[in-house]
Amino acid sequence: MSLYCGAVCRRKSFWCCRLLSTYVTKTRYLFELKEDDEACRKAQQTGVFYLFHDLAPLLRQASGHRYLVPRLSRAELEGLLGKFRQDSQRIEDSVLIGCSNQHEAWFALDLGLKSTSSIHAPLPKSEMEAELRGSFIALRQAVFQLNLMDSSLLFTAQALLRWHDSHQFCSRSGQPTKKNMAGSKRVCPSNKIIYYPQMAPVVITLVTDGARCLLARQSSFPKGLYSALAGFCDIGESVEEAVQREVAEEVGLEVENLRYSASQHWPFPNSSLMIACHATVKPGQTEIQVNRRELEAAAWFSLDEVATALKRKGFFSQQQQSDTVPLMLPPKLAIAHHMIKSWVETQTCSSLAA
Ligand SMILES: NC(=O)c1ccc[n+]([C@@H]2O[C@H](COP(=O)([O-])OP(=O)(O)OC[C@H]3O[C@@H](n4cnc5c(N)ncnc54)[C@H](O)[C@@H]3O)[C@@H](O)[C@H]2O)c1
Ligand SMILES: [Mg+2]
Repeated sequence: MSLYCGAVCRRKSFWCCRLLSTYVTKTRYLFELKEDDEACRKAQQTGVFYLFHDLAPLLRQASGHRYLVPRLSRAELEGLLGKFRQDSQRIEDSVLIGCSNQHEAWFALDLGLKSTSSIHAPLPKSEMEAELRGSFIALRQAVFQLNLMDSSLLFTAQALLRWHDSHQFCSRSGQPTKKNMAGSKRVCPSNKIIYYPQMAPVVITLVTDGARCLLARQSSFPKGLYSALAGFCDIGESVEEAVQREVAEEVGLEVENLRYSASQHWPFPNSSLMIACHATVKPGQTEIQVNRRELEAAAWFSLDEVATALKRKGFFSQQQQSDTVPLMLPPKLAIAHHMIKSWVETQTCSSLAA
């Protein structure tokens, strides 16, 4: 082992080197499971399984309105399948979603999919819930009662399960495609075309004019909720072009000084890769022209308004009780929240420094 961690870290730290090497070995292990069906089948013997029913994860109510995410061992899963007179072969329908630092592989398995192409009938939901002492709850509904790690894992699992469910056939031959053991691809046996799970790239841009930031809402948003401008990238576009087009399309402004800040996988309604950018308007060009086919409203908000909204808690309970709704911002789970928070922090620091 080298004394230094190399490009990532120049500190002489034993712990730092250990962390890097754990990450690298874990990554290589997952790569092997994706490439080698036999290795993955072996990992299923000692792995743990997250269960879904028609894309809703199995959850268990914990204290304080929180949900826990139960995992089943191979033996527990075989026991469950046996009770419903299912062959343990069905375990091979599962998809690989990660592993622990000790290389315990994590899989997700949906036993309630209703697709006509499936050779397996969905298992009865309420009987499974009784057996498992939990409930299958729509992810959108449960997401605010999960911790961040669990929600991120379930987002990945649901996205992958959904992709497999909706890509059962080859678009060239019309023949059923076959999943590899890990679920990292599907292959058409007749023409060998390989299909890989996909995400749609989406740009999300926080536009500012120096003192204010531009937020917008769609009619489908909960009352009072405003977010940054988002839009799917068109085919052939760069991220920069997509940001400029989306801002022009939605609010009629031209932006400059584009800066990438972060990204996030977003599962709703399908898998998107959210690419977060910050941009400023061209000097003196701040007049918004809302495109009503895309947005219900868009407006400039001051630092005070946004900072106050960020501090607001209990978003969902408040909005149902009140008719006049104050400005609400996206929840912590959404990348839009972090972009807005980062803008507030930068503005606050620069106004203190001035
Ligand atoms: N995580 C976050 O913080 C956050 C915040 C805002 C929006 N989002 C997500 O960003 C996504 C895009 O935002 P938007 O709705 O404003 O996009 P948008 O402005 O591009 O408008 C959506 C429309 O674009 C078209 N479209 C083009 N390509 C599409 C594709 N690949 N999939 C679906 N529709 C496509 C459709 O006509 C659709 O009605 C949404 O799915 C939303 O959930 C996430
Ligand atoms: Mg949009």
